[in-house]
Amino acid sequence: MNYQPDFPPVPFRLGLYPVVDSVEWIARLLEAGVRTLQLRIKDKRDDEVEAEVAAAIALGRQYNARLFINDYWRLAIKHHAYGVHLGQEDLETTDLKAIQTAGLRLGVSTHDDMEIDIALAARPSYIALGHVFPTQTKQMPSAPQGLEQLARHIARLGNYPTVAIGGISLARASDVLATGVGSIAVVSAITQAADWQAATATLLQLAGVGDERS
Ligand SMILES: Cc1ncc(COP(=O)(O)OP(=O)(O)O)c(N)n1
Ligand SMILES: Cc1nc(C(=O)O)sc1CCOP(=O)(O)O
Ligand SMILES: [Mg+2]
Repeated sequence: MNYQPDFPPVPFRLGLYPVVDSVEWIARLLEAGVRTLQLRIKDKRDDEVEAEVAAAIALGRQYNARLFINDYWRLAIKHHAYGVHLGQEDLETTDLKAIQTAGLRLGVSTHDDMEIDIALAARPSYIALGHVFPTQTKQMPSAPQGLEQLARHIARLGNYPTVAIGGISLARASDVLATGVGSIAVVSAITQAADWQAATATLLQLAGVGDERS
């Protein structure tokens, strides 16, 4: 697969990619050395989240980090985020051209071959592959892909930047990275850890902070 996105490129290795629901978590993780991360706040109106989104984007910029905004693409454009992450359903209702024109990166969720076809048609900056293992964080209509399926998708996608997500714990991170995926996205492995700083440090050692250049 030749990587020629219609959106600004990202490095193949985005490294450790925590997905969190508050600006407090964004601040903590940036201070801990994380350089790829996502603000994922669910089911609120734009006006309810705008201040938090804007603050997270400003922090991301201050640390020269790659901060993706989940769902709130209009706010991401308005406040000049590094990127936006969208699900398959979002693709139908989002003005992708507006994201592209504003120069924001785009990440798209996928869960099987058909969704990868749909995502590739949008030529995003990266493709997320989920959910690898069972997850308690989000109700999933599909079954976990497992490592074998994940490795098959990675092989298919060649040099396209990829992110694995779903049930990735400290114990499983090495096996996931061994598939050749460029990044591991985690929620509970950090936010539910007894010691989130130790968990983040271990995951950073395993996955890295991501490459500087695409
Ligand atoms: C890195 C990454 N991968 C997948 C998702 C899931 O996004 P989406 O399908 O839009 O679902 P919600 O997160 O909005 O519930 C993600 N957020 N990040
Ligand atoms: C937000 C999200 N999206 C997924 C997908 O497969 O698209 S899995 C997921 C939750 C990931 O949380 P945890 O690391 O705690 O399992
Ligand atoms: Mg979403």
